[in-house]
Amino acid sequence: MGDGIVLAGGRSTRFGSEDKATADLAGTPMIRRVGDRLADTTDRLVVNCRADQTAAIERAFEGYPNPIEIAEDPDPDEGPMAGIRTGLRAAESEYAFVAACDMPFVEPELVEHLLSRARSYDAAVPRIGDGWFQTTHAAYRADAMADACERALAAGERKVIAPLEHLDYVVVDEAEVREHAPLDTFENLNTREEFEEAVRRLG
Ligand SMILES: Nc1nc2c(ncn2[C@@H]2O[C@H](COP(=O)(O)OP(=O)(O)OP(=O)(O)O)[C@@H](O)[C@H]2O)c(=O)[nH]1
Repeated sequence: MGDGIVLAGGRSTRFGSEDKATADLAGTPMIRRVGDRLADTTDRLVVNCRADQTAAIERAFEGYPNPIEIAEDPDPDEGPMAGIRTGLRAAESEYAFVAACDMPFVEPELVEHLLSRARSYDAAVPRIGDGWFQTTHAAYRADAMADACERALAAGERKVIAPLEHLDYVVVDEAEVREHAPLDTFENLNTREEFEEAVRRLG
């Protein structure tokens, strides 16, 4: 177990004027779905967002079973790496699982696996085939990754892969992922069309 960190500080420009984090996805705010998927495999939740999102996010988490902390970005719009840094700084456990707020199919069994897989490293990061490193669906040693993000941000880096260069991380490949989760665990919803398609599957 460890803290769950949910990133929600983006502007959801592809979604439209509404904040996708708290947008209704088949009757439940999307971010609450992500939180609910993490509830049994993490013992505390940190939600990273901008100050103007806090009230709506608090409403979305009313009645959540675990302790929850909202960690606001000191400066908004610095990108997901800044959000990971802010979220991990608020973690109380040594290792934490980071998820984007737009991954409503995140698979608890894989979360648990990544948290245990990270134990002898600084991070466990999934990668499907030779695709992107799934840095917003990964487990990190909180202090090490927060420090690495800090350094990368100071160096002007924006890509979340940059801080990994300074960490001892293990790549969790597709075969290993498939032992624990279907690949929609990584699916992130960016547009209204993707939302509607997800509603059909959830319904
Ligand atoms: N703290 C913080 N988080 C961010 C920022 N930009 C994106 N994120 C988060 O990173 C994750 C992935 O971002 P995207 O899927 O691109 O989301 P987005 O930036 O809100 O969406 P678009 O504007 O449509 O690209 C989401 O959980 C976002 O909330 C940012 O500037 N600050």
